[in-house]
Amino acid sequence: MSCLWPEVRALLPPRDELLGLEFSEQVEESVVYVLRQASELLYCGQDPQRCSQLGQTVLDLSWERLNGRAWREVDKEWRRVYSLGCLVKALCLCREETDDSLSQAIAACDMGLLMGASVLDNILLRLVQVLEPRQATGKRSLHSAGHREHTSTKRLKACAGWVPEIRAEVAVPRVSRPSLEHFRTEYLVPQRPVILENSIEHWAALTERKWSVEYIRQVAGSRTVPVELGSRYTDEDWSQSLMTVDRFTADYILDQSNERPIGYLAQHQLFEQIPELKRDINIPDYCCLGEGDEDEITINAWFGPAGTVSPLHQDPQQNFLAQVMGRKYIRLYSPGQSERLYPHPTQLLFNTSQVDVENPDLERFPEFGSAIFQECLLDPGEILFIPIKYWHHVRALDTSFSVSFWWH
Ligand SMILES: O=C(O)CCC(=O)C(=O)O
Ligand SMILES: [Fe+2]
Repeated sequence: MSCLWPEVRALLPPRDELLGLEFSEQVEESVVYVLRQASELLYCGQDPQRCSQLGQTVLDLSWERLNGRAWREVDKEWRRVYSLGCLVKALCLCREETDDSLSQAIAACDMGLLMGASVLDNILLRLVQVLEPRQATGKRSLHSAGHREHTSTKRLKACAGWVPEIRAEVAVPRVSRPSLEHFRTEYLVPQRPVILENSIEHWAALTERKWSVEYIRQVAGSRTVPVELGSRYTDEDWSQSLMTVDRFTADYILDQSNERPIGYLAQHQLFEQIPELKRDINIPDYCCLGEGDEDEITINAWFGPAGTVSPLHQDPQQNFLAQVMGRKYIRLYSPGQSERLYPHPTQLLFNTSQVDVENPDLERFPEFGSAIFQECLLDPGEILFIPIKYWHHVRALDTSFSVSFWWH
């Protein structure tokens, strides 16, 4: 545990004037003043308690700004302030050097990574990389880990539920490792969905570092992530929460006692937050057929128990949905069917259908019954190509981990 501070200190600029605490007039002078005072104390190492209080004040004030309005209207400068507040808090905790303070410091960094803007060359990410290895040692005994996994597998088998039959006439076509040209002319240009078989079997996630609930816990257990609670994001009682991966897997994946709502770590850029996991996956080669650069590809993680549902919706980019763990049932409708799918009339949800695909109310939505669709079961090791604006409804049949690549 010793020697942490010098290592952490080395991540910071040599002097506090180099922290770049200048902001546009959006940010009130009083907040900047508190932040400057906190960083002075941080650099001289005096009065850590006061430093920590000042950091908390910065966090409280900026948190209000971040949450008081729609996310896209939040000024980037306030997100920088928030990240710097998280940095001060995490650094003060690092001084304490207990196991508990280390996990709190990691949580503070994650809050900045999730809600703030990147500051000081992504210092929050670099700080976690220093803290994580110190914390993990000795914490998770393999014995207890193995036991949990065992229990969970048994439970999953016991409650393995509905598996739809896919009729051949509506099945999404499948093709094994098509050439780039074949994929381009047969599927990308005509915008036809297809399942790509044997295209990701080389991923470390499917081979040497084979992903399981336990593996994800080992790599990411102490990290804070956003979790959707409630079966569908269109439901009234749906909400979002932040929790560690340990808590999420324990309460929402391994414990299936039905006392809680379904939890889904959905549409989260986990690989930006935890680069170690990124080593286990690869961007599909076919993405090079797009016009965008590789760094414009949005990679999202979708991790949850059996029974998560993403209700019928469309996205504005091409998508490769890669299945790593468990199976998913997916229903697809082409953009040409939109009129029969009754998109929500509101601006916020206009890309989402009002129809519950698995239990449609045909009195309210009569045309839905005649909408043409395709469907599939996506198995681990397979990628589904979902063309731009293609409507998709997704249900996990098992504990599932998917990785989506949005590209253009
Ligand atoms: O897997 C899911 O639950 C939804 C995936 C999805 O909507 C997407 O990748 O765009
Ligand atoms: Fe989607």
